[in-house]
Amino acid sequence: MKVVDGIQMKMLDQTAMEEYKIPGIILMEQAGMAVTEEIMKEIQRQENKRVMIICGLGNNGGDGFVAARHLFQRGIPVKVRIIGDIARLNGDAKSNYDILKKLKTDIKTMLDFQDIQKLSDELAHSGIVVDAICGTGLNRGADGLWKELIRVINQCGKYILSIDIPSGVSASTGNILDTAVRANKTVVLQLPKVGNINFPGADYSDEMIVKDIGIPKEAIERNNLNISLITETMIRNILPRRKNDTHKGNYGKAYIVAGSMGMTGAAMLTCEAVFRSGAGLLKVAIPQSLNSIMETRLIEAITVPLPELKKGVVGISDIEKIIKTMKESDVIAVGPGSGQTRELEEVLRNIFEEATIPIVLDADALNSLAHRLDMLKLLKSTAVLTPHIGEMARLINIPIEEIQRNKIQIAMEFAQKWKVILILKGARTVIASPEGKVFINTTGNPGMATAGSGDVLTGIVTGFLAQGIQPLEAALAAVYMHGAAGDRAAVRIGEYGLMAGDIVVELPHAIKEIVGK
Ligand SMILES: NC(=O)C1=CN([C@@H]2O[C@H](COP(=O)(O)OP(=O)(O)OC[C@H]3O[C@@H](n4cnc5c(N)ncnc54)[C@H](OP(=O)(O)O)[C@@H]3O)[C@@H](O)[C@H]2O)[C@H](O)CC1
Ligand SMILES: [K+]
Repeated sequence: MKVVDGIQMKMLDQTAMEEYKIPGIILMEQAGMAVTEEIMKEIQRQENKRVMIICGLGNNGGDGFVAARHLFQRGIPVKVRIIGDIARLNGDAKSNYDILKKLKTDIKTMLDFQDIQKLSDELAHSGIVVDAICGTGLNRGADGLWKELIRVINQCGKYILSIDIPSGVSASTGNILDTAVRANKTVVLQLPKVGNINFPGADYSDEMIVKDIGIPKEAIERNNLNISLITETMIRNILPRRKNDTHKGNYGKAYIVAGSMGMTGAAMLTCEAVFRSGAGLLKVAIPQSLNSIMETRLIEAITVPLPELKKGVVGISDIEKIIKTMKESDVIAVGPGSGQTRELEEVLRNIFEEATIPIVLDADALNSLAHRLDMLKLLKSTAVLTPHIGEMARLINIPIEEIQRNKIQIAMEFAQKWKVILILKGARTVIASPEGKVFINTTGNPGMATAGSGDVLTGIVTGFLAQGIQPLEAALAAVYMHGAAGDRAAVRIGEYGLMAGDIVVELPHAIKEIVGK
């Protein structure tokens, strides 16, 4: 499903109106009717059937006027309160305001704090409050009156339904501009906005329903909307059912360069996840000194102990052995628990220069690349980088807060610039491709914010790549399945005690649910 930012939505609106000659007032009518439908559903559940619609001066407010008219026609007791001077109303919103005035509905403006206080008293007698204050046109922080209005709405204790997006949430990023309405439900018009999906905005509505308002499907398809949600259907198409006449060789040979003194846990989790995501064979390059530990724990994997004894980390003289084994593999992953050393940088350089197979770079491999991003220019094959926000901040030397504020744009630009697939991990992981496509994942839960969770994801990406799944699709499927497995684990044991190992345990079950066997 496509996701849009505020600008793309406006573009779509324009296309519908200018190219397909659909008058804006028709779109607004459809929007208002879609909202009315959802209000009517809630009215069935409410004792108090009175509806209070709070409108801004833009088209979001216009949607509210249309909904008020339809409710009024159905004999529903409805009041409309407008924040701001109605002299500023124009276009379709003004037309719908004028109609409402003719219908002698209860419609008043709110211009000062007294009016807001009056609204607060009236809300005590309402059943449903409709937030039609602002939608994709939010363009600045809330001033005092807006702040007070939103506070009054949020503390009224009534059922709150927002139109398109809770007012105060930026449609393009999901950031909160000072304050925002906390809705029970949001009726999203035509396509989800980034602000409906991304945190913190996604937290400002308990549920959302996307309603068609008549923008032609072909207009949506034709527009190069580059942001999409990862859907189960997408993953079902990526992870085919297995054919019967196959053997382990068909499921690929993964190769992991990982582990250093005290970090064997990370390597273990990655290796288990490689097998649990279906890879046929796995070799693990580890410092000789860790071999005995790993061999006992990882019976299915073949360990390739590297002679280098120095400090128990992968070293330069291991390179020959690493490259040789890499050439017999279908995918190579570097990073989980490798330890951040200069040697690792040399290892990476050689891998980049020699690899013709996909490369997964995680954790310490990413840290080695920080301030040396130019090394990515040596790549001859596709690399999948899996930083969390902190690793990304180090990688591109930008503060974490700035990345959080604009992660889609930053991920997209990085992937395009360095021609890599970027998995920017976090609540709502973002995947960006060298072609400028961006995907947002909505599986997963806060219980997965635990040590080793990223190592498991690295293993899943590596496991899917080993099986010959195209790199971008392997990244999408891995992120989706990682979250789905984490969600199964959270259902079984809750979020507090969830450990990375639980994600690995649930992974095959989550895949079986999608693939069917
Ligand atoms: N295809 C569709 O999805 C359609 C959506 N529709 C609805 O239209 C809105 C977008 O309408 P727009 O007029 O662009 O803007 P909004 O109504 O969202 O809000 C803009 C008004 O809000 C004022 N504003 C913005 N930020 C603030 C603030 N912090 N404090 C006070 N006022 C603010 C802004 O004021 P200006 O001073 O900037 O003019 C505007 O008055 C979309 O979300 C849908 O709900 C169409 O109905 C149909 C097609
Ligand atoms: K709104």
